[in-house]
Amino acid sequence: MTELENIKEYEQKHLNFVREKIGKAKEKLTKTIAKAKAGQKDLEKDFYNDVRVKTSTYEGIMETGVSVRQQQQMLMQKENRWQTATRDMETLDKLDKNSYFARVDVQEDGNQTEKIYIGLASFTNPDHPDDYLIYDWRAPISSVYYDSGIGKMTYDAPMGKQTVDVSLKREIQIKDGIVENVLDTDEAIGDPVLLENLSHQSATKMKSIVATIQQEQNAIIRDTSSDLLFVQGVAGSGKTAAVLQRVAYLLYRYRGNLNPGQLILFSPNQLFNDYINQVLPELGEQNMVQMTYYQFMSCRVPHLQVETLQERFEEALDPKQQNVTTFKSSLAFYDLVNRYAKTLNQSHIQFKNIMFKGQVFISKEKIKEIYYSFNDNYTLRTRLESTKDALVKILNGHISSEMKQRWVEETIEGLSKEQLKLLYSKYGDKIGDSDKEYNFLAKRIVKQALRPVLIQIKKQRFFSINRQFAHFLKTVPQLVDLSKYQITEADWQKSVDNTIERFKAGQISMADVSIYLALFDLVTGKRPGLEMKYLFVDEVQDYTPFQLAYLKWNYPRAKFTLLGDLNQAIFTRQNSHTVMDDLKKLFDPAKIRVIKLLKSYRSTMEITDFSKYLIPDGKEIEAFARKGPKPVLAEVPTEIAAIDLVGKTVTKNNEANESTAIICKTLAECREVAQQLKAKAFTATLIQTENQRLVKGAIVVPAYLAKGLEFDDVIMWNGSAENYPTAADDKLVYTICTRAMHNLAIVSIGKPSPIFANEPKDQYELVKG
Ligand SMILES: Nc1ncnc2c1ncn2[C@@H]1O[C@H](COP(=O)(O)OP(=O)(O)OP(=O)(O)O)[C@@H](O)[C@H]1O
Repeated sequence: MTELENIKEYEQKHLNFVREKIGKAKEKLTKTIAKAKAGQKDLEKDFYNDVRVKTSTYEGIMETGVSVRQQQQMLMQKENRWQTATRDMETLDKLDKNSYFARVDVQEDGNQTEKIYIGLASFTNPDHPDDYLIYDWRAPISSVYYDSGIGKMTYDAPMGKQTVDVSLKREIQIKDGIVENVLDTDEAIGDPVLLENLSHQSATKMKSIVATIQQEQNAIIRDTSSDLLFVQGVAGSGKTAAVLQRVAYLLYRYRGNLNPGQLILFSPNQLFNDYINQVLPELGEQNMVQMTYYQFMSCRVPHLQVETLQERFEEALDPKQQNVTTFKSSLAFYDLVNRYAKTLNQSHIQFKNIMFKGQVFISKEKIKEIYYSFNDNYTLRTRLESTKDALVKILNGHISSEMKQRWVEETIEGLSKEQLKLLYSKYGDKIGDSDKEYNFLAKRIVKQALRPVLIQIKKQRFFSINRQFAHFLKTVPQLVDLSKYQITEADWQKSVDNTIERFKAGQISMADVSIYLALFDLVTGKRPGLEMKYLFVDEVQDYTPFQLAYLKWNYPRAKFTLLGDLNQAIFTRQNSHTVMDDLKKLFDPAKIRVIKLLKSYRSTMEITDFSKYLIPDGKEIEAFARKGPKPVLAEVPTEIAAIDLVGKTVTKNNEANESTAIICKTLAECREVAQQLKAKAFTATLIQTENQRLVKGAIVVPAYLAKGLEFDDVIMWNGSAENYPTAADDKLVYTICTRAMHNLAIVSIGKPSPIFANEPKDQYELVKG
């Protein structure tokens, strides 16, 4: 027997032993589940018998209530027991199939060497509960596996830093109870296993990377001390993969004190949410709150249509209006909103009349007078609250005068017998005095009729955020020196007109909606969400500083993890390093940690090396040594030839069961391509909106929706000089090309874009058709 066979045999024996114990634990658990279930059934059956129902006296009612509660609690406890046991069973099933993926041998302070097996969850020997047969990958000791080679190393344990001597690191691949492969390594995580993992075909769902987490990714996953963890990683470096592992890690580390509802992930689009939603369940955790910034905004302004991803991406602003948008998206502008809001304490609050039956009930002038009648030291919040109180008083004062109005009398006369009966039901049966009776009815009718007014007051509908927002925008030139931002007063005025125009059509731009809501929150004194403990933003390069500041304001107690790649800034087109300066203003600089990921795991070496030359800062990108064919740049004379080429590639890939994305610049282009492919009987699904599902086979998708996703094969549609004329689109081209895992082809109708001009000739295969 070779040494490898010896090792395999040893590991198989150990695995058999562990699985036998897992089997034993499963048996025990099956009994517990059956018992818990039976107990629950009995309890349900006896529920009403056991509850002592006494309702004749107050004490009796109280006693009944307490008794019901006790029974409910017992039922819940049993149910919990049953639920926990069922969940434990799911874990055991998982461990039974794939018990662990690694082993490290460690020695601590001259103690005996311990064999640590690492898997998806911890498991102790049912016969010796102190004996850990499997350690959860998130346990402190497991860090050793991800962080170091052989020799002395330290890791963070609950009681402080621990030093151990690592004498063996072994990767173990198990399939359905059989040890398929073992690999001893002195690296952090050996390349062969990673290589094997990365050469798989893509799927419509992302997978967990638990067995091959890299050292720098482990640092991201286990960071607990930073208020802001800023991960700047190149395309395909595993930012998303690492952050999902981080979520699972945090839920484990703070179990009991942290639940999935206290973590929120902002993702680039809905398609992406769909793509990643299997990872946490695969790791045995529940998903956290997941949304896009668009959803976060639009659910708060149901009466307005927020600019969509497509509109935002395809909007072609002239440079002057671009300056305005940049200014509106800056931290300086965020400060300006705050400064402006403070001035509202003295003047210029915008109110609407409170209306009743088409008439002014309380005039806006009157409301304004009340609002400014309070002390100078009132905050905007208390000012508005006190105004509301005063308005309710006015409303109540109106009831008796309103009761004498003609319409009330008419209403009463017009009431049917049933309606009268219904109204009287609250009055009791001692009716006799007709004046009293009339007054009672009149009061009820008036109160009912005035309810909408009460709601207007309670929901502060008399405050006109629309007018306030417009007023703010108009006031901006008086609050700042616009020339500092290369904006003239005329440019500014044009943008204000534009915003108001949009408003009239029920629309609002992405830049405006955050300003609008920030102002609304400041005036109404909305309280931020204090319960959120962790916030993650993927593709942070597409967020503006204003948006980040607003997120920070919304979740002041949350620790932030921001993941991004400035080279993929296709919306904000940021290329400076001002992002960091802005972040330093939002977070305590001492609590900011920056981690750079330079190695790209998604694509083959050939694709990564090709992508490096598309962007100015590409040199620092490191390719992972996985071989594949060179990217193809196909120059064809006509659109017909291009469609033909794409169609044939799609057919070939479909036959090989590979996923293909034909990525276009705009949605219009996608529609055209999909239609032409269909006309020629090639099959490809058009992805038009982020609400669609990712499907197997070929898809046609606009670049802004392909963000964060990956495919076996990518065909970039029409990378011609005509379609991508200048370097301004380099980030977009980079984003498109880096979606490919195994094959990349660029089809260009006519001369290729100058963005490919820096590409060394031996990096790709040029095909002329
Ligand atoms: N340690 C790892 N082990 C195995 N696979 C990995 C590892 N790190 C990353 N990958 C794989 O590399 C691919 C890219 O990862 P991911 O999508 O997280 O990168 P990203 O940095 O978010 O990329 P982008 O910014 O381009 O969207 C995924 O298929 C992921 O599973």
